[in-house]
Amino acid sequence: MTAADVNLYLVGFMGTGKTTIGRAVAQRIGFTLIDSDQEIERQQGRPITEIFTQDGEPAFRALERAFIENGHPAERAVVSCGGGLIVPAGMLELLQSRGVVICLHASIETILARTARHRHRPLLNVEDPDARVRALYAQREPIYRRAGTMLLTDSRSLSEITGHVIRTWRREAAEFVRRHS
Ligand SMILES: Nc1ncnc2c1ncn2[C@@H]1O[C@H](COP(=O)(O)OP(=O)(O)O)[C@@H](O)[C@H]1O
Ligand SMILES: O=C(O)C1=C[C@@H](OP(=O)(O)O)[C@@H](O)[C@H](O)C1
Ligand SMILES: [Mg+2]
Repeated sequence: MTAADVNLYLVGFMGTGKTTIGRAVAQRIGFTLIDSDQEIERQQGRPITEIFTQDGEPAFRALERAFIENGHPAERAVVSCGGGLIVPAGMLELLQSRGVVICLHASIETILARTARHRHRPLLNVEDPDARVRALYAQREPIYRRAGTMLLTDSRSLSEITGHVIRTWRREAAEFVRRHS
């Protein structure tokens, strides 16, 4: 594999911009964009909210694991991961064995603002979504902190973040190929 073909995995908390930035990055570098949530919804023929209510969160995590293990291309793909995808043990290591992992970051205030109007995230469809975001953020922070290069997205434009992600991917893809050759 050459560095120009190495997959990019975007991870991070809900609302950090993985879906939005992934689309822009894929377009700029000519890769296929795959959003894990959209792919799981397509396979299942039902929205994430329904998967959570009908089958529960553990069933959704199993679908995410199957998607990463054998449900996406091994090369030339930008994969925008759902925010909780790297939380179960072993998932981060799996991503790191398949390509470059970049973690998008944002402050709690930014996340609250970016997720407030949406209803497609089942974990936030609760009476007090702010408290839920704060609790999940605290719980998951150590996991995101060790999930590869972290890029701050607060008050940065989409094009600035996209450029930064692409530069980081180029550098780390070259290292990835060296390590795996
Ligand atoms: N850098 C940014 N500046 C302003 N708005 C952003 C930025 N990144 C994402 N958004 C907005 O925040 C919301 C959540 O973004 P999304 O890409 O769905 O995040 P994620 O996939 O990480 O949950 C969307 O409405 C998106 O347009
Ligand atoms: O953090 C999470 O556990 C989740 C994040 C969501 O994706 P985004 O991070 O793209 O919103 C989606 O996978 C699901 O609602 C669960
Ligand atoms: Mg998303």
